[in-house]
Amino acid sequence: MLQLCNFRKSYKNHLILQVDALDIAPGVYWVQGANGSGKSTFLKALAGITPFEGNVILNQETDSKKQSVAYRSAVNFAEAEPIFPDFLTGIELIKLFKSAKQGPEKQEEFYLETMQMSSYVHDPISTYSSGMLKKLSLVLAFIGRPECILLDEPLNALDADALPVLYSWIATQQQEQGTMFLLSSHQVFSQGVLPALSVLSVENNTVKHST
Ligand SMILES: Nc1ncnc2c1ncn2[C@@H]1O[C@H](COP(=O)(O)OP(=O)(O)OP(=O)(O)O)[C@@H](O)[C@H]1O
Repeated sequence: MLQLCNFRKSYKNHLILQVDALDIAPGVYWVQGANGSGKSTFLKALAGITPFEGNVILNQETDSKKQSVAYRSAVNFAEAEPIFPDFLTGIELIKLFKSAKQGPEKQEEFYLETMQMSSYVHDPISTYSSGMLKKLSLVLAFIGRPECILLDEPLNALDADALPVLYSWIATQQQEQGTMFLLSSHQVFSQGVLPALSVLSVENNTVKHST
């Protein structure tokens, strides 16, 4: 569960989002909103990588500011357009994340196999296409023992074979680990494989549950 209290995010003096109080119960959420409404800003704030006023609390105990290390090891984030150090190989980056996030041994093997990344994961990231980069960012978002996974435009750049694989990762993680997901997307998610989606709307400089 995520709880926001007196949340405000501005860039310079320009208010982007204000949320006085919002509880996001465990589940899978589709974060919807027009271009420029603040979806990415919202996810980056929840990920703890952009500053904001107010508090975000995970599972009623971990404050993103007061317990930032614990919070950031429990909340994983994949950016819409990932940028990584391109002199590293994919597997080096995965091992770095796994060590920082204390992921189980060989955790990455399932993800690399199912997303068919084994043929290039030992190559430098500088050689990756945008879809290969996107897949790497998605694997990284599942590494560790996340209690919450935030995926910004996860469908962008993925080929048709990769979509059901990603959906099955989300469904399995949610069902077996109880991990909550916030997914922002302009594209429609296929129903059937994913668990039931609730909607969070980002509009008029705020975020609320959509009925
Ligand atoms: N680093 C920044 N500095 C200043 N303004 C920013 C910055 N990042 C985003 N903004 C502004 O914040 C607002 C929300 O941007 P954000 O990227 O969160 O929107 P979004 O809903 O994710 O948009 P899109 O659907 O186009 O990806 C926009 O007006 C944008 O110009």
